[in-house]
Amino acid sequence: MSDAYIALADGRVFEARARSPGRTRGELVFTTAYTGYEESLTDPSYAEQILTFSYPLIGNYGVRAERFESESVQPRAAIARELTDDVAEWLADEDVPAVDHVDTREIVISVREEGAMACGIAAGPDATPEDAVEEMEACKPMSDHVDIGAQVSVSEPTVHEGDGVADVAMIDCGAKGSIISSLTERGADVHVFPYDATPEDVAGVDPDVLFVSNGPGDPENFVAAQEVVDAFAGDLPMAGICLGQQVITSALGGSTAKMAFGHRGVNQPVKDLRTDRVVMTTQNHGYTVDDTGPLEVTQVNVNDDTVEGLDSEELNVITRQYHPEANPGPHDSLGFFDEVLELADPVPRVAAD
Ligand SMILES: NC(=O)CC[C@H](N)C(=O)O
Repeated sequence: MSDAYIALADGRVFEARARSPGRTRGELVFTTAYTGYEESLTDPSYAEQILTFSYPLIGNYGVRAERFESESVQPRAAIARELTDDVAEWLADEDVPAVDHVDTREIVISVREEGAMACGIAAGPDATPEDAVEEMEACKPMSDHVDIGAQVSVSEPTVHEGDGVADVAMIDCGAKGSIISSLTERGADVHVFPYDATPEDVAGVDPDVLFVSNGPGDPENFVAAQEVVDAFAGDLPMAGICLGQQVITSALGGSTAKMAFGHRGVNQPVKDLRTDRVVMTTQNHGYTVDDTGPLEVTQVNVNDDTVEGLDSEELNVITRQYHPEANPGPHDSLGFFDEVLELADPVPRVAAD
């Protein structure tokens, strides 16, 4: 007998098995990543979403905190064909509902055909289909989560020390831990600021580069981050990943749009227009840049031609829509972080003898 129900905005209700009990709602999305469930489940960009794994077995190599990208589980719920006990127990400990024994192929096809949609889940001994529908009906569109940054950002400025190679001011819109560590490992000191930091806060650390992180929800709701970008445009080199690319572009006069179902996975092909080289990338986004403003497109998605990389030599800006830090996924694009630090210090350093 089923003890869990998944209600979709298209009117369908799926029966499933409860692995972590509870009721919740969120925007239904899917990832095609076949490894990296710990990283995905702790990626703050999944806040307010229900994450469906298209890969059928999730949890086969356990749960280890050193692979987490943040301190807590970020999606509101997880759906898989089969969850191992390790993952189910982790999600139950974190009070995040999880269900399995459902045809995830059918759920993924619904999202591909109709787009990311409202979803409700009710899981546990007393759950009913009506509970799931009630949750789904109470689900707000993503763009209505106007203060979503508050859920995922640091509340106080924090410093992650590298080797003093450069001072990076990072606006934390929900940063993955490995974006910060990719910079500190290269010697940068990373000054992490809350999502609503002011230009004065940022100026206080006299940074060499401004970095806008990834993050959940609609980039147009990150108004304070856009104001910081606007304040330093042309005066300070800038870089951004995912939501960071979107925020920087909007602030500089471009715009973003919601995609039908987005890109989430670890094998999205991206072509560099300057070298004609294609790399496999990790992605997790539902919005895209549709007007690049003053920025030049340097990289595109091979599947659908959406913007994957932007830059401006004049403004000293370089951004990526995908996740060069990987975790999960391929390491092909880690060189992005070297490029960011070159922006911070364009003069080649001469080794001291
Ligand atoms: N990973 C991200 O930074 C996601 C950016 C934004 N929330 C989107 O869905 O497009």
